[in-house]
Amino acid sequence: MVVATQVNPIRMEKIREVDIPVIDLSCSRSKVAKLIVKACEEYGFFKVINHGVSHHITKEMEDESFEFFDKPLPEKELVGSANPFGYGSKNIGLSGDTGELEYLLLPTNQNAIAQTSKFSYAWASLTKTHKGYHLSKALSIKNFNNNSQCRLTLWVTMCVVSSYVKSVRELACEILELIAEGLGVPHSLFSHFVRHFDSDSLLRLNHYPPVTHSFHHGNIGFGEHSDPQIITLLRSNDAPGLQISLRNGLWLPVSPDPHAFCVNIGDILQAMTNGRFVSVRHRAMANLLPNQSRLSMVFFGAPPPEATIACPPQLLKRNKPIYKTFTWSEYKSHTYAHRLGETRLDHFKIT
Ligand SMILES: C=C1C[C@]23C[C@@]1(O)CC[C@H]2[C@@]12CC[C@H](O)[C@@](C)(C(=O)O1)[C@H]2[C@@H]3C(=O)O
Ligand SMILES: O=C(O)CCC(=O)C(=O)O
Ligand SMILES: [Fe+2]
Repeated sequence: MVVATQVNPIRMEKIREVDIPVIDLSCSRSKVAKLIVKACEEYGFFKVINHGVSHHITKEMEDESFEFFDKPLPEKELVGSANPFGYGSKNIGLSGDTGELEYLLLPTNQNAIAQTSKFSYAWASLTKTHKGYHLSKALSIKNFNNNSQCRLTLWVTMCVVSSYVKSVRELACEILELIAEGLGVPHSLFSHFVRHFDSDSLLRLNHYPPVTHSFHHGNIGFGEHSDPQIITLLRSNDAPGLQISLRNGLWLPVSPDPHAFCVNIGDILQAMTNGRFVSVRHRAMANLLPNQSRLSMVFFGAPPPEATIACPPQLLKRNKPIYKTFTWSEYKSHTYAHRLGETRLDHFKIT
């Protein structure tokens, strides 16, 4: 829970004559709720500061991530190739998109984890170990069975990932509850999806390696898209790269701030607000500064697979619904079968 301390909850960051809202979550709840709703309507994007996620947890997560990406390729490939979970390099998703990055995509709920790769199985067991049980399971993972140093390292990593996911998920839910308050709908209308045991939320670690001389500035690291989920919380190191698309078609660079989280609205929240919120299109440029690695740690807050997505009557007012009712599972299947750059929500428009 964020405690109110300051009077002015917002500062505007001027980039190319456009102000990106930077919202101070330690300010008065009702003011913050209104500012967040305004930012979601205007940009579908804002930054939050004084968010309550411990810098120590974030730093540990960043160190672990760099340590992973610094490993030789065969070791990284041991976690299994992204299908969709696991390690990926240059390919994005399963539809043929490419980018100048490598990444690790992880599920965050125990059920999904248990059904995926060995690595994910390890993630599940070790996360539970963190809470004091299932140690025996953790120690019997095939790949790591014969190497106690390796098991110990993995255990530490899992604890770090687990703490990070827990803190960022809480922040995502807090922001969704502020949004609900600002919109005048039930407090947990959006957050209950992300808090749900079967929530399909993801953690993605994107590593954009340093620029080499054979490489041109201005290369796309992660192509233009909107995130399919409800809400995205992105934290990056101090390297630039993220850009958001404005309504006038211009690309706006977002200045990096390791102490802030970038928040963007996903397609599901655009659908649930009947188009009042914008699921912002964004992209990441491959490293813009020489010799600098960029690392983004991205939490995607998603509903459980069977959740029904529809705009509630309070938000429809007298307007007709723009989108059909669908389940997250239906939306995800559609999304994953299409290319990154497509406006996938359009498929669910009522014609
Ligand atoms: C090409 C694709 C990659 C993606 C799934 C998709 O078919 C279209 C959306 C992509 C995206 C963007 C946000 C997240 O990074 C992501 C994990 C997601 O849920 O949707 C990726 C998907 C991916 O990389 O698998
Ligand atoms: O790395 C970034 O800044 C953007 C990544 C992103 O948009 C994503 O993972 O969906
Ligand atoms: Fe994204």
